[in-house]
Formats: sequence, structure tokens, C-alpha cells
Amino acid sequence: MRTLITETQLSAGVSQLAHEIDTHYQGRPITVVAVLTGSVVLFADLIRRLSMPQRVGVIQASSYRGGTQAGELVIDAKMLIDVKNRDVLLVDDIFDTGATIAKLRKELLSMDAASVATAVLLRKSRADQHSRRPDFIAFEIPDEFVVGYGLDYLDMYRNLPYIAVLEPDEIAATAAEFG
Ligand SMILES: O=P(O)(O)OC[C@H]1O[C@H](OP(=O)(O)OP(=O)(O)O)[C@H](O)[C@@H]1O
Ligand SMILES: Nc1nc2[nH]cnc2c(=O)[nH]1
Repeated sequence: MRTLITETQLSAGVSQLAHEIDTHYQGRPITVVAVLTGSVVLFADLIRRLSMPQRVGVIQASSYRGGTQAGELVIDAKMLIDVKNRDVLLVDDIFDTGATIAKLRKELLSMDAASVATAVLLRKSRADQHSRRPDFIAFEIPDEFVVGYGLDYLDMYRNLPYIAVLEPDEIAATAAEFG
């Protein structure tokens, strides 16, 4: 595994992300929504660095079940709190194709959220991406499969305190042992 972003760099990046979000909202209350499962580590760190009054909620979106390529995107909003007429900040770990963020944003607007802004820890650079960029991005990364700080392969590695690239032979070894 090759470390891409260290624990120290992550901490500084999340603080900077929180600063940019604070500057944008100027103390206005927001509803912060975590995209399960990958954003849980970022979410816990981020909301404690934001200074405005917050309601917090969760929504689940999953498309990489068991693999490194996106499949069908399934959204489960059963646990989501009411977002009607609220300014929502949607928080996810990574913007890869951008399909997850785009669909969730639409979903929240269809629930009559007053506004939906998006914040991600990582944005991959790839050509075939949804054109609407996240509003707040902590790190731009190359197009490689990454794990750690919430990001998984086969639900492993979410607990790593850093972001690392999982090389193809390590992907195969993980699948053989834990798949
Ligand atoms: O920009 P995209 O190509 O849509 O990819 C980004 C999404 O992929 C991952 O979720 P995943 O489906 O793996 O579910 P998880 O959060 O439960 O790991 C990640 O947490 C993002 O939500
Ligand atoms: N773990 C993980 N999940 C993703 N979902 C979309 N891209 C990625 C990635 O690079 N790593």
C-alpha cells in the first residue's frame, strides 16, 4: 500500500475545508448530511470543526459494492431527517465519476431542500466525470483506487488513519482473503 495523504495532511486539509465552509455560510444554520458509509470518518472530523449551528443527518448511497468499478447506484433515505426548506451541506469522502453526488443532490432538491451544497475530501481527476464540481474539495488526487479514512475495498481498510493507493496485486490479495 502506498500512502498518498498522511494523517497530518488529512487533519490540515479537513481544517481548511471547514474554514472554507464556515466562510461561505457566515454563521447561518445548516443541515449537514453524511453519505454512508464512506464519509463517516470525514463527517465526524468535519462537523466538530464547523462553527455554525448544525442539524446532522445521514443518507446511504452505494454503487461500488464488492468492486473497484461503479455498478447500479442504490439510495436509501429511510434514516434521513427532514430537509424541507433547509440549507443542506452534503458530505462525501470521494468524487470519482460524480454520479453519487449528482443523484443525491437531485434527490435532496426533490425533497424541497432550500439549497444543497456539496463537500468532499477527495476529487479524482478523470475525463468522464459529471461536469458539476463539488462546492468544497479538500484534496485533488490522481485516478487510482484509494482506501483509508472511511474509504473501503470490500468494506476493509475504512479504519486506516491515512489515504493509500491499493495496487492491483493488493486488490487481488484482499479479494482472495476477505472476499
Ligand atoms: O463519484 P462516484 O463514482 O459516484 O463514487 C463516489 C462514491 O463511491 C463510494 O461509495 P460506495 O458506493 O463505494 O459505497 P460506500 O460509501 O458504502 O463505500 C464513495 O463513498 C462515494 O459515495
Ligand atoms: N474505496 C474507494 N471507493 C471509491 N469509490 C469511488 N472511487 C473510489 C476509490 O478510489 N476508492
